[in-house]
Amino acid sequence: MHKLTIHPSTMLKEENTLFNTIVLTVTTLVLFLASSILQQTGHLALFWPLNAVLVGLFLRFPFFNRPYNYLICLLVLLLCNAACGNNDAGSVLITLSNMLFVVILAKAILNEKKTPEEPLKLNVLRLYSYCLLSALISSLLGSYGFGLTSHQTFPDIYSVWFSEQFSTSVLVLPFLLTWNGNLLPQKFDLRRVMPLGLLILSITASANSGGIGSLAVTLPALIWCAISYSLPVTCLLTQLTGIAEVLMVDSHWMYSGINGHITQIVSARMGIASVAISPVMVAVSVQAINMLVKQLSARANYDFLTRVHSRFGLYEKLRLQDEKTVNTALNVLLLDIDHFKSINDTHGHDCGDSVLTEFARRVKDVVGDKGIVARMGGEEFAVVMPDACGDNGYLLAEEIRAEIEQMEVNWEGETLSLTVSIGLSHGQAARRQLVDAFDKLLSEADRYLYQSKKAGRNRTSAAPAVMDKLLVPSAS
Ligand SMILES: Nc1nc2c(ncn2[C@@H]2O[C@H](COP(=O)(O)OP(=O)(O)OP(=O)(O)O)[C@@H](O)[C@H]2O)c(=O)[nH]1
Repeated sequence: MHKLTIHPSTMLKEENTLFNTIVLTVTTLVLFLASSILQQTGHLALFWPLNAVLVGLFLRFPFFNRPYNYLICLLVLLLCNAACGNNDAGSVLITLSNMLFVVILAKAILNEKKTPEEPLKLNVLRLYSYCLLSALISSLLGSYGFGLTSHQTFPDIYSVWFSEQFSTSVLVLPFLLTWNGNLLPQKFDLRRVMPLGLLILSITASANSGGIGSLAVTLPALIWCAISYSLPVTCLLTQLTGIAEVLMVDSHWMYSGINGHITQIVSARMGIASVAISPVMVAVSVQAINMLVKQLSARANYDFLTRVHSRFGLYEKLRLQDEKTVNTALNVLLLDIDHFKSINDTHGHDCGDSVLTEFARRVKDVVGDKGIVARMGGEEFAVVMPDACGDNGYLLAEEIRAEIEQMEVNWEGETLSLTVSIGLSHGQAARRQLVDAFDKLLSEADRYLYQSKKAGRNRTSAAPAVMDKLLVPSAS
């Protein structure tokens, strides 16, 4: 249930090796510059997004996952550091630590892929535990490297380093892994903006009230966003909220001297990372529930065997149409395969199923976009044809009848043929009365279907008004 689906991005093509290498090099360079801006000289970084973004890149473009691509990133980072005058052993160890984080996290997540064909599905809790593990291991090396030129103790450096790596990856990765390039809603609705408004208010309140506890103030608004918006939007909002809080906390404690406040910084970062888990988990669950509801309603709306609308699906469709239509003419055709029982009795139930499927397919082909086809049960089908006069309904019924008459179904070397009897009714549906009008016309069509059966089958019967107009002899 709490699984993120990571779809490979199509923005880059695997075969453009040179171009991809340039993209990877430039991205690493830009990320290094952006992350360096957030770092004060001689201090640990407030926020170092480079590692997490690189992991995102390796996961969204799985073809990057080759040793030489990791080496390219390492080389770019070493050169960048050298260009900034950081040539000492400590800087090299720090760079190695950053790449160690990238390799451990990317490999651990990619290892979750079950089959090459299916997209990678990753449990949210596993994502967080992999972030924790990568941060715990890589921070050992980074803290040791930083300690070579720092007067701070290893445990202090380690706890700040680890908490930064963990909280940054937890905030940055969910959005990078779920972003599909589509964030804005299709239509603007004031009510949809309310969760975002509450989030902005709660961030402002959190910034003004201060104190570690204030970090959780944004949680209710983030949960509301998770229920209201798509998964990528929730991940983005969680990310932005978390980053704003990390920067607020870090800059507050940093400027008042990091040494005395390491416990507060670490606890705040871990708190922010833990708060960030909940909205993402809620959003993933909401997405899974929505998908399930969609699948279930598709199952209920369509007949499993013939893939035309089910009786329930037809009523749903009519209800939806009723909201849009004002006043409409309506033809209802009720179709019943003749002597269908004998097909079952002679050739078996499987043959009967196959005949039903082929019958429905042919009817759907003939009807096209002129109406809705539904299986009402057994070997009985309905066609609803809105916005048409009775003559058109009759012509369509005859077209269907002729198509079925010349249809052949091959079953175990035998060729079967069949016929269909049709009852047609025509009427008007007033605004918001489409379903009621359909119900009445359906029972009328049933009476005409009975007439067709009684008159010898393989024919269409309708109200005298329609038949007289077309000069067709009435069945009764
Ligand atoms: N194979 C198969 N048979 C079904 C299904 N649903 C209903 N039937 C069968 O359809 C047959 C309908 O038979 P009847 O209602 O007696 O009608 P008929 O034989 O078509 O005769 P007329 O309608 O009078 O021409 C029954 O034998 C049902 O068991 C189904 O999903 N698959």
